[in-house]
Amino acid sequence: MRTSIATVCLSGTLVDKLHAITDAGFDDVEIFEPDLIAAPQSPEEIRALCERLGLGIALYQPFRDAEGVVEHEFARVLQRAEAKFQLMDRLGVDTMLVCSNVATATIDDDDVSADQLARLAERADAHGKRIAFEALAWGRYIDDYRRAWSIVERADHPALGVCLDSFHILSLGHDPAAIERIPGDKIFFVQLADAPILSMDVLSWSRHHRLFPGEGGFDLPAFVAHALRAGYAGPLSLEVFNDVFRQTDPARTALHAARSLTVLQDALDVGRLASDSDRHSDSSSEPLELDQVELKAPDTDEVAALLERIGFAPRGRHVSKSAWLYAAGEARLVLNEHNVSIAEPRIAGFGLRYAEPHGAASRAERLGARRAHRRVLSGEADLPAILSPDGTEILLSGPDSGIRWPEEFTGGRGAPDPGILGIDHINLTEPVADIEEAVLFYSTALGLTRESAAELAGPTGLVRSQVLRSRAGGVRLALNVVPPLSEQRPAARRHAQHVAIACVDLPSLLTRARARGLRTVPVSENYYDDLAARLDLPDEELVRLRSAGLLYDRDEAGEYLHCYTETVGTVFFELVERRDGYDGFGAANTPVRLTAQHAAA
Ligand SMILES: O=C(O)c1ccc(O)c(O)c1
Ligand SMILES: [Mg+2]
Repeated sequence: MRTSIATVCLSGTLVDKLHAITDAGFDDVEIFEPDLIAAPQSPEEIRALCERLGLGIALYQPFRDAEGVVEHEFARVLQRAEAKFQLMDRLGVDTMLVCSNVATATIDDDDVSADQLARLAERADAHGKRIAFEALAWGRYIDDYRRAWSIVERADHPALGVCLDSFHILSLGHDPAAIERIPGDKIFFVQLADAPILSMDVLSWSRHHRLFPGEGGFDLPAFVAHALRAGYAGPLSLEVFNDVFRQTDPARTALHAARSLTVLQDALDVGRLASDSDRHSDSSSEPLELDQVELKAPDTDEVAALLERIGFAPRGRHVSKSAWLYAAGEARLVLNEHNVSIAEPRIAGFGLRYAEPHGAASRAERLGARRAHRRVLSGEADLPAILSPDGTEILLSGPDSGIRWPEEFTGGRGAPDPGILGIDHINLTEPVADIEEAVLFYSTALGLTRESAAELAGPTGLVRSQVLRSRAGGVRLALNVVPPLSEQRPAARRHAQHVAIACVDLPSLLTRARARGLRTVPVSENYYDDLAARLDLPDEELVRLRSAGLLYDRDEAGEYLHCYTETVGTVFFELVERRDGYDGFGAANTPVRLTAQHAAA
C-alpha cells in the first residue's frame, strides 16, 4: 500500500516538510491548507517540487462547513469551493477533504446534507476532482462515520466518497466493524492517528494529543484491517496533530512517523498469517536478559568507588582500552573512559541477550535503528550493536556469546559482596520531545512490551514513567520523562538515570555496604508514619525498615525493599530486593526519592 502523511504532523515550512517526508520514504503527502497559504512558493512551484521529489499529493485539506446550511449560504460554499478546485488544478491534486460542519450548520437533516454534498461533488467532477467527506468527532450534527456514509450513499454521486479517520471513529468509541459495509471504492481516503486514552473534550484531545500508530491506546491494526476488507486500496495516511511533534526536527519526526507505519504494516501481515495458518507472533524477537550496562565518563573513578562501596569488585581493565569491568553475581557494569565526549558519568549503553542476535539487529535496523560502531568491550565476538534514537548503544549478544567478552578484562582484584544477584532493571530519562519515539523504538525495534504509563509526583511536577519489559520477565526498562521546564536545572536534577541492582537480604547487604562507606538517599520520618497508616505492617517490620532507611512496597504477589545511592554525575544506583514475585518498581516511593535528590542536587 502507498504510505502518506499530512504536512500538519511536522514542524517547519512547507518546503522543509516536503523534503523531510520524501527523505523518510513516504510515497504521498496530504497538504494541510494553512501550510500552503503561508508558503511563499506558488502552487505551481510546490507541485514542481513534489514532482522533482517523486512525492504524490494525495489530498488537499480541509474544506470546512460545507453542508447543513441554508440555501443562500450554500451559494457562498460553492464559490469558496470553486476557488479551491482551481487551486487544486494548479497543485495537481484531485481529492479534497470536506469535514462535517462544526460552525455554520443550522439544518440537522441528512437529505439536505446529501443534496448539498452531491451538488458540491458535481462541481468537483467538472474539474476532474473528488470530495472525501469526513465526520469530525465534534461535528455539529454529523459526528459518526456511519452517518457520513449513509449521507454519501444517499447523495449517490461518483465524485463523492468518505474519508475515514481512525481518531474520530475510535475516540468516540464507535465500532469500526461497519467500515466493511462501505464499498471499497467509496472509501476515498483513510487517515490514521493513535491517541492516549484520556478523558477530556474530544476537540482538544484531537488537536493536541494525537500520536502515531502504536503509541497510544487505539487498535490501529484492527481499524486498518476493516478498511482493507472493505476493499480500500488508497494510501494509509498519518494525520497526527501533536504539539510536541510540531516542534521537533521534521526530518527526525518524519522518520519516527515512517517507522510507526512499518510497524503497523508488519502487524497487519502477522494478522493475515495468523488467520491463514494459525501462526503465533514470533517470541524469538524478545530479549532474554539484560546482561550488562555501560557507563561512560571522562573519569570513572567516582563511579568505580561507589560501585565498590555497594559491593562490586573490579574484574579488570580492558586489554586495549580505558575501560573497566565491575561485576557481582550476574551483574556486569562496564566503566568506559574511551572516546568519551560527555562531561559527566551517564548510562551510555546496555546489553541485551537474544536467541538470535543478528536477526534481532536486522529487525531493529528495518525499524529505523542505526548500527553502532563496534563497542569497545567486544573486540572478539561478532556481536551486533545498534543505537536508540537518543544514541544509547545497545549491544546484542547471543545465548553463549555473553560468556566470552568479560575475558577481555584482566587484572581484577577482590571478591564481590555475595548479597548482589544481578541487574534488576535500568531507568533512563527522555526529554518530552523524544519520549514517544523512544517508547516506539524500545517496544518495536527491541521487542519489549509496553506497559501502562504512570504519573509520579515529584518536586517539580508530575513525572511520566513508562515501563517496558520482556513478557518472560528477564528484561525490565523504565523511561522517565524529564519535566519540560527543567532544562536550566543542574544535570543531576534534570535527568538522573539509574541502574537497579537485585540483591538478596538487602538489610544485611546495606549494613556491609555502609561499613564500606555507602551513603543512601535519606528517607523522611513522615514516610514511615505514612507506611504505618497505609499498610498494616507489623511494628517490628516497620522498625527494621526505618532503622535501615529502606523504602517498602508490596503487591498481590509479594514485597519490595529498596533504597537509592548518592548520585555521581547523572547516574545513581538503586538496590532492590524482590520477595515472592513482587512485580512492580516501588513507584509509590518515587516522590520520596525525587524530592531528596532535588534537595541534594
Ligand atoms: O481538527 C481539525 O479541524 C481537523 C481537520 C481535518 C481533519 O482531517 C481532521 O481529522 C481534523
Ligand atoms: Mg482527519
